[in-house]
Amino acid sequence: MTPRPAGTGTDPIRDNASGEGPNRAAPHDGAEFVVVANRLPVDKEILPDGTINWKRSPGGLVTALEPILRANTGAWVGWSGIPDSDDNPPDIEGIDIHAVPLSTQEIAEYYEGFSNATLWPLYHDVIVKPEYHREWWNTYVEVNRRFAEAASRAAGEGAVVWVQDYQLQLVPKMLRMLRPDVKIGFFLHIPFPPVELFMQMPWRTEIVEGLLGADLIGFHLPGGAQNFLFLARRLAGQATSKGTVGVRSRFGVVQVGFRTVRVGAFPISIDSGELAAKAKTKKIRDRAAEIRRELGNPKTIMLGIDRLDYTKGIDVRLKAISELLDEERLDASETVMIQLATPSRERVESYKRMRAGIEQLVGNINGNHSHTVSRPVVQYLHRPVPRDELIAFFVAADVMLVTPLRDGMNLVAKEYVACRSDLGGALVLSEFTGAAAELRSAYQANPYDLDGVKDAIEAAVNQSEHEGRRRMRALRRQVLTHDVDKWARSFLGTLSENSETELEPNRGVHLVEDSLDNT
Ligand SMILES: Nc1ncnc2c1ncn2[C@@H]1O[C@H](COP(=O)(O)OP(=O)(O)O)[C@@H](O)[C@H]1O
Ligand SMILES: O=P(O)(O)OC[C@H]1O[C@H](O[C@H]2O[C@H](CO)[C@@H](O)[C@H](O)[C@H]2O)[C@H](O)[C@@H](O)[C@@H]1O
Repeated sequence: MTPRPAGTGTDPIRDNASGEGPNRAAPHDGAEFVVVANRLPVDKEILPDGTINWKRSPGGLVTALEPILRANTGAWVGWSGIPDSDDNPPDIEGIDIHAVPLSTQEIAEYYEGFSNATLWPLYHDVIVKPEYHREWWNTYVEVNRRFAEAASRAAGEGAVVWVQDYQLQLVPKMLRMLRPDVKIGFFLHIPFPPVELFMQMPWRTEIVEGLLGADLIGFHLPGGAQNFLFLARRLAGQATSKGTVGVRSRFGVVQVGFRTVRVGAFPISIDSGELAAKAKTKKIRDRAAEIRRELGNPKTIMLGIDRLDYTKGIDVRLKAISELLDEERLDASETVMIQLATPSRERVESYKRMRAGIEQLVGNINGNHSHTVSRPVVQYLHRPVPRDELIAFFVAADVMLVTPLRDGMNLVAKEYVACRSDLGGALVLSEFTGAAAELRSAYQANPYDLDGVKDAIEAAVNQSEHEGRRRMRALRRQVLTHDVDKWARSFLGTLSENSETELEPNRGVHLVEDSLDNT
């Protein structure tokens, strides 16, 4: 099958409008479009009577890809999130689910170990020290092989296979060896690190070569793509293009033998339209008003919503608030800070330490600044919050605090903007998120500069209505015109085009070999 750009009548990545029904048989006994991700798009739920129910998980990736998967006899390969489980989650309507089981030891070494205690900190500016263990690497290779084999079984002849994220960087090469007929895309959801940091990785060449098995490699930002091009030249010895990479344009090129691999920037987004519509409903607006009442009608509600991760800079915002209260630049009797934190990777040591630190900071602020027991300055919940409740918090919040030390994108920042059709609220945003490249009208700050963060929070709290509306209007223009559907289509469209360049490599792009002077 020759993939063509999305949106044309004969496109393998068809939308629902193409008229192809979800139950159409695949031509060669397999799916035409396969997503391979660490996690399956379903969550297991045990009902009060003990029976098991599988719920579709609410993530943006599922929402974006579901219509494409349904229209193309789609399949999803991933882990159910449960250790040692033979569970085979049922297919979602129109999507074949292929579970890759992981043993307790594999979860410890592949997921908690190599993915989240080696790659995650290395790719996030070594905020904590990455750990390099040969056993973890061996298990990462083994589990990647298992995912590649499962993808190979799921894919029909000439299928399009889209591999997701840092947990599966070896899958593109492994899958290409098993199935040279399929078209392979890879997208990295976290930052791709600066060359100097990546060079720490003992298995750096294997990772770069693993990724080069793909036909298209996507990053959130042009900088990540450029870092990768340099490494493809230096570590894998391949000729590459050298010009700057654009956003959804001016793709880089790596020549791997007769194959042309393209490298590009595709910033992910959210289902902005759906979220905006939901946030406008009476039910959500009433709940937002109720939240403010429950908090004692404070003048300013500040909000943080994150997975509990050391990259998210939850400590940064708490320290900034603490000093602003100390200096009486914020008034504790008029201010409430809500921090909602989803538990994450709780068995990884650095996550345990960080949780203890944050809970101590919350306790210190409340001990020092709360006027009454019934109204702490910081309200902290360590649990996931239902989606509608989350949206009501976004609508209620006067100032949204997004202060990561490093973040691939940060969808929370975009979700807040999508929810503010009233043009109310203000977004304080770390410069070191992928979102900062697009959300230029936020109150941006360097999270390592505490005084800068404090100034940004103070400016956001005290902004005039006119200034707030001006900024929010500009932010909304960006978020509403660049949604997750655009992200998926631009990536898959580019992947489809790629085949046409195969016999005509590089289309005039000047390729350079590695040499000491091309750094
Ligand atoms: N406490 C919470 N309860 C429910 N959903 C949450 C919570 N914290 C974060 N989320 C959701 O998880 C997603 C986080 O995405 P993002 O900001 O890109 O960071 P990451 O993927 O690194 O966790 C968002 O859709 C956000 O709404
Ligand atoms: O699967 P977990 O270990 O529980 O972690 C959750 C996900 O976290 C990461 O999210 C990243 O992707 C977002 C969307 O592209 C992006 O906005 C954010 O900046 C990233 O941190 C991770 O990349 C996913 O694989 C995890 O599933």
